[in-house]
Amino acid sequence: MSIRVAVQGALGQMGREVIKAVAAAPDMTLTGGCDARAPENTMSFDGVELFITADVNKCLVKTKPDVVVDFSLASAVPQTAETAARAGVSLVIGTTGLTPQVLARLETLTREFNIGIVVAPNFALGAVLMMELARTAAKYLDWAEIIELHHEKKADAPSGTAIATARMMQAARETPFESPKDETEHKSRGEEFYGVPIHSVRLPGLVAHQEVIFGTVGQTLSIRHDSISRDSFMPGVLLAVREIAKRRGQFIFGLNKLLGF
Ligand SMILES: NC(=O)C1=CN([C@@H]2O[C@H](COP(=O)(O)OP(=O)(O)OC[C@H]3O[C@@H](n4cnc5c(N)ncnc54)[C@H](OP(=O)(O)O)[C@@H]3O)[C@@H](O)[C@H]2O)C=CC1
Ligand SMILES: O=C(O)C1=N[C@H](C(=O)O)C[C@H](O)C1
Repeated sequence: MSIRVAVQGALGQMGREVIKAVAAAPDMTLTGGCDARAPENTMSFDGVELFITADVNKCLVKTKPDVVVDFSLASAVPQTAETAARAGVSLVIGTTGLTPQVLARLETLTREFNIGIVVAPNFALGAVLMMELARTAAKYLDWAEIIELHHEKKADAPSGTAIATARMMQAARETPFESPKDETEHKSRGEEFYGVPIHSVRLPGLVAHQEVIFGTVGQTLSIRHDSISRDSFMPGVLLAVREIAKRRGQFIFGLNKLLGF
């Protein structure tokens, strides 16, 4: 049976890419789109005709999806998730910048309303591998910093991927990472998350990139991933849709869990 999918953030950079990917997936039916400033209308997305509205509830009632894919803004996620949950609709959430409180509420919603939710800070396979490799290296190398580089329109800093990477790296260790002892006057050393300094670069020309640099005596190890276009995220998004459609009651954080890492 075809999985019915609606897209929240449909007019955004990721939303438009998801619309193309879902429309081309043989086992999915694209039902509708929502976006903050959408005119209530049928719109054409690269030849795909789609009902779109600013009202999430209207989108769900009118188009009856099984799954909502959300790439919008962190502040919009709670309302979308509550509305979807009450309608019994599962969610795939790629939006970053979610607080621990919002994540905890999302987990509760899965049990309260028997829906499935996947939240993944990065849907690109290479990025998931970069994070896993950084997790492994973190067990052996005591110094590390992260540089994440994104397009200039990105709303949040640091990226969700960088924060999740730092958390995975620290969780793999028994001791905190080392850091310089004599830095009494620094003004530009990034911001520490889980003991790992993160440096955020924002420039036109970039899409989504991250380098994790480890250091120890006489050597460094750099693990780098580059998304050079947004179609890099689509196989992961489609995998998440397929999986969550059959996993009611489950909350899954990270694409790594669906890839069996
Ligand atoms: N997990 C992953 O693999 C990836 C995650 N992301 C994340 O996805 C999110 C979106 O990224 P991107 O597409 O580049 O951003 P865009 O700004 O291009 O798109 C976001 C869209 O959501 C809309 N929006 C804003 N507020 C609301 C609201 N309250 N209700 C409904 N829609 C709203 C925006 O409208 P308007 O422009 O009018 O504000 C815009 O059309 C970000 O959090 C980003 O970090 C991005 C890439 C990959
Ligand atoms: O905003 C983006 O573009 C991206 N956001 C995600 C993040 O914050 O990690 C994933 C990817 O880096 C692209």
